[in-house]
Amino acid sequence: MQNNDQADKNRKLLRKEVEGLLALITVPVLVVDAVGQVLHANPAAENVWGRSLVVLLNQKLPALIDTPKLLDCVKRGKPLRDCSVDLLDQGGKRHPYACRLDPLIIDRQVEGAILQFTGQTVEAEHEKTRKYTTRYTFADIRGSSPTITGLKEKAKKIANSQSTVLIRGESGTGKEVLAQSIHASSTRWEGPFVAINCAAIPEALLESELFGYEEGAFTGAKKGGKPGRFELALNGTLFLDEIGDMPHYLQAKLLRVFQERRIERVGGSESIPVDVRLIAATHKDLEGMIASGQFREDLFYRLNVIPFYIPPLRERKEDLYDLIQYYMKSFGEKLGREPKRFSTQAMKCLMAYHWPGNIRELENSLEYIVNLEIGDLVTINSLPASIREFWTSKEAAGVSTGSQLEHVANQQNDLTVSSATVAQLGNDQDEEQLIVEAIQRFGKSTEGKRKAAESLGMSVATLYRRLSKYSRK
Ligand SMILES: Nc1ncnc2c1ncn2[C@@H]1O[C@H](COP(=O)(O)OP(=O)(O)OP(=O)(O)O)[C@@H](O)[C@H]1O
Repeated sequence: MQNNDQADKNRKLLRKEVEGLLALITVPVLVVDAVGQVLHANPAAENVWGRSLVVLLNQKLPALIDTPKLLDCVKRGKPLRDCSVDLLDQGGKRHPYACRLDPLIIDRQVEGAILQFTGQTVEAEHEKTRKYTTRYTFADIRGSSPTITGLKEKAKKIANSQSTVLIRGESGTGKEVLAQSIHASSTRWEGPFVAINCAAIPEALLESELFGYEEGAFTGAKKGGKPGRFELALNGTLFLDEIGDMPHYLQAKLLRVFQERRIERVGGSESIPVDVRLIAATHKDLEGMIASGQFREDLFYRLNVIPFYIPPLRERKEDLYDLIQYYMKSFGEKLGREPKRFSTQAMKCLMAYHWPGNIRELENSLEYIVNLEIGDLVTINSLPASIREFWTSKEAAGVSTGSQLEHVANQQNDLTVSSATVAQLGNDQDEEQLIVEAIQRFGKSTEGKRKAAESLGMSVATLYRRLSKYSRK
């Protein structure tokens, strides 16, 4: 009797020791018996599975890990190193980990195993959460033109909707900034924001990048397979950039995802539900692509539920002042430089320039200027070569950028980027004056208007829109 008591006491002591040791280990550990039933679990395992110890102790491996071969290895007493497994959380979501299996063998009999979940996949998980967060919110969208103000208002209103958004605009106009801002102010903000650039990924890889693949799906496929961007974006937002570059056969597959809200990994048969909000973007003329059979019309309508168009910078020059001021300040702070003033001519040049690379080009130009200009006055010579050359060619062609600007500039002598100049230059009246002067200079013919639009750095369509607006006044 006394022997039994002592044995019982020893078992309890041993159990306490094991629990104490397991609690010291920061990675998830499970001890299972020969049929895969959990005997011990540490606090890290409770965290990962989101279940208490009591619940974990009643579980069998298949309920916790979606990798059947693991149970097989436990039963056969087969040790494993860095075996890719998918842990299943309570919501059925899969988390990839690397598993180490140490069998417990007593008298040549398999009694169970110690399973430890670590390795580079854990690191990759952390990396993933770091990588899939947003950098921008609506506050980062600078500009006070009616277009930008209206666009921000509309985007705030629809942020919480689950409907698909299609953002169109030239490269560098801020499509991704807008997409991230929508995600950041939606109810999904704590979920991942996963971006994929359909033009940047070789066509052969795009499908597996989007939908993931199973082990053995193709030569070179990773052991254990790989989740695609759809799975990585679960409960968050998937940003499909350059959607116009998506090959036709993938457009069909994407359409099926819209209909079924489920995906299948390449080489897999399991249908995985995907709760993901989609935001797509492109600079391409999708309507033209539909007409020429390059883009599916049915997909276009699925994508274009909430449409946005961000006009190029040359069509909203009133935003230039805000943006120049903003970047001047932010690069100044980063590089420890005082804000600089712009000479009249330099400012006129920035205003007249057509900014083919839009805000990205403006941002890079300001970084260049703040880096290279030692004095506090930015002149034509301090501007990047492409902008300087544009100015030189305009001057050589004898094209003025408008006497209104000259007038203001002469009054002020040198222009400082300030809200006062914004007020003086950035209104409709000034723009109208500039347009009238350009038409007088180049004539009212179609060709004259084309030249006028070019000299003002705006599209012909915008010039016509403005002319009809002013004629209605
Ligand atoms: N309204 C804005 N205010 C401040 N910065 C902006 C604004 N819009 C864009 N930017 C800046 O311009 C750069 C380009 O923006 P973004 O990458 O969103 O453009 P995009 O239209 O997605 O370009 P692409 O089509 O080439 O991918 C970014 O560095 C971003 O910070």
